[in-house]
Amino acid sequence: MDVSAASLPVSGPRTIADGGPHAGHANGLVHLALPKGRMQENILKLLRDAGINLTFDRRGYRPRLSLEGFEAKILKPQNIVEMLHAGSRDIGFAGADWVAEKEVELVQLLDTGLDPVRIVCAASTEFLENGRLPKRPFRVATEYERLTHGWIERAGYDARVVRSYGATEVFPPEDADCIVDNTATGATLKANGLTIIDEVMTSSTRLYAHPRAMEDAVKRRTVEHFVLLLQSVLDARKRVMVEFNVGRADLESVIAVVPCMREPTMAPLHGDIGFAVKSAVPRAELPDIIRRIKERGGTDIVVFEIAQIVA
Ligand SMILES: Nc1ncnc2c1ncn2[C@@H]1O[C@H](COP(=O)(O)OP(=O)(O)OP(=O)(O)O)[C@@H](O)[C@H]1O
Ligand SMILES: O=P(O)(O)OC[C@H]1O[C@H](OP(=O)(O)OP(=O)(O)O)[C@H](O)[C@@H]1O
Repeated sequence: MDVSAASLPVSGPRTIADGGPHAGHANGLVHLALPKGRMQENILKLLRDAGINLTFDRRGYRPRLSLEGFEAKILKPQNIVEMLHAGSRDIGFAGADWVAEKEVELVQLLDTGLDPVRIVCAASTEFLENGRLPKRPFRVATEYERLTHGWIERAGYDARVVRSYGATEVFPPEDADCIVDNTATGATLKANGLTIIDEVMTSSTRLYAHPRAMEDAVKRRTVEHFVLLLQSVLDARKRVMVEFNVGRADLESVIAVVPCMREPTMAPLHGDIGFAVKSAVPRAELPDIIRRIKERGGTDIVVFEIAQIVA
């Protein structure tokens, strides 16, 4: 995988001093930042599913990876973004929302798609005029100051930003008129009587690198292998392995309706009575695929989970 191709150029002012890569490190290890907080569980599971085990020290902040070539720390995602930008960490997991909010130039290595959220503007319907935000001045509470300023400017609102430090949904009506915040299930917005008016961006947990972290050939190979392992798990989660038997006469008709990654694998059954066919099919299409296999004469259908897929 060519990780340099997946760059995430971001223009505009930077808020954080740009240090050199690998500042304070000269041991050839890849300095990895793992997220603390709500992204942690899914990322640690992703690593485990990729066969990468973590051993925690007593404080739990400097786990050792079973995969060679890494030194790891657990940090809050917002700090990870800053450290990747400064170059004191080589690669790390963070939300795309905070990379955009901090307006830093990082290389996106992988979008895990995990913990997806939407950054939205929400208000109570009483505040709206004909279902829209008013033309007159109003206040927006948010943790995402820069994203919100950009959204206000693009939409041409006359709005002032009120910086929140969490619990943003409770600001209206007294302390703000609307909010810009992240939402996953929508439960917190609903509980606070807020309706989504606009979407500022979507976000998920992604793996980023300092722009120059890949210049060292050894580190680059280590990182590319790491990305390949994680990607193989993410790809495997989207598919299941379907195996079934089919008689010689029905073989071509069944194979025509079974999607596969390249060609399905076939093995002759004992006694020349037909074939066992195996194919990694998209998980979302499974119910339909089972129906089609049965309709066309397939029998003895077995479905397996797949741990990893490496092309
Ligand atoms: N359900 C969710 N709610 C909030 N943030 C989420 C959710 N799912 C993913 N995220 C992402 O998690 C990141 C913030 O992680 P963090 O652990 O700091 O969350 P937090 O709840 O704001 O933490 P804290 O309350 O300790 O400040 C952001 O990139 C955000 O988009
Ligand atoms: O759409 P939902 O599933 O309800 O999740 C989104 C909410 O969860 C987070 O809050 P958190 O609990 O982290 O508290 P915070 O506001 O202090 O960050 C986030 O800031 C939203 O408020």
